[in-house]
Amino acid sequence: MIRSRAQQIARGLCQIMGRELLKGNNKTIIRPPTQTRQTPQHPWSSSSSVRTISMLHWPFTQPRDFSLPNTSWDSDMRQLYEHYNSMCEVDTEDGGKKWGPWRRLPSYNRSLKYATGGVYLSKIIHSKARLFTRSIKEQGAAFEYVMFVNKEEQKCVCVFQAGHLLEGPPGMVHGGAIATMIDTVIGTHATYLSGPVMTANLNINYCSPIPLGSTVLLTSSLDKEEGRKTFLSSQVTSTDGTKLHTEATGLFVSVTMGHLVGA
Ligand SMILES: CCCCCCCCCCCCCC(=O)SCCNC(=O)CCNC(=O)[C@H](O)C(C)(C)COP(=O)(O)OP(=O)(O)OC[C@H]1O[C@@H](n2cnc3c(N)ncnc32)[C@H](O)[C@@H]1OP(=O)(O)O
Repeated sequence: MIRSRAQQIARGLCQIMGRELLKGNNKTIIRPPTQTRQTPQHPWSSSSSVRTISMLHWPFTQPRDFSLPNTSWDSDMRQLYEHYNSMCEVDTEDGGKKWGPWRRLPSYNRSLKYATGGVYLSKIIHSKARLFTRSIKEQGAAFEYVMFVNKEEQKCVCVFQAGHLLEGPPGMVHGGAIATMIDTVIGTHATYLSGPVMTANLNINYCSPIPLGSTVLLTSSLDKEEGRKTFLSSQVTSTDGTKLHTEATGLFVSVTMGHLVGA
């Protein structure tokens, strides 16, 4: 394949900067890293601030986005990732690309660090703290997951592969690990909808065990909003949706940033 000099330079730059090259019919579009581009707009972490921070520090601190595919993902996980990811960006009639109904949510091991002013805050508030679900280094060993949100439908889905370190009953996933994932998914969804929140109440019914190592689908839907309170419900099912593993409801209360960081 023969490429023009400009295309070669653009591709080289993209490789160096970790950017992606998107080809339209007649044009080449260089876009920022997926993880920064798809960060949702909410009061304490705008996509531009994440981008500014990462670019300011580039190439020394490129945040690792844990929700991108890795070699530990099984075929179910990859297929569902591709399914939702393909709806994040859709083709236009003139051969270009535009946003689709879904957004992939990036996932860092310390979100605080990548929020506005977060680099400083993350140094003074428990600098060694890491997001529980993203603190195990071995890929595939514990929580492998990726979340997508649909603003229009007020829905969130999470594709979750439960690694061997999450065992509860022999060969099954620990109920606390399932609760952790439900809290993470509906908590992130509530944050996306309402800004900073804390879990006030979580009710869970465990209907059928989840085999260790399997991939499941978590969904979160907004039930209602009442002042500072956001009510959501969640289901954990097999990837084809035929088997219900878990169902839950949660109440999230909006808090100030001060409340969150203990100020
Ligand atoms: C895109 C997003 C990226 C995000 C990255 C993040 C990823 C991580 C995601 C991980 C996510 C993990 C997330 C986590 O794990 S959060 C960690 C676990 N949660 C906590 O530790 C919360 C502890 N509790 C508190 O801090 C306070 O109690 C809160 C803040 C919740 C409320 O105290 P506050 O003093 O502020 O408010 P209030 O008491 O006036 O109550 C206000 C209203 O709420 C009603 N109420 C309160 N409690 C309950 C209850 N139990 N059942 C029913 N109703 C309840 C109450 O009646 C009142 O209603 P109304 O009278 O107004 O009608």
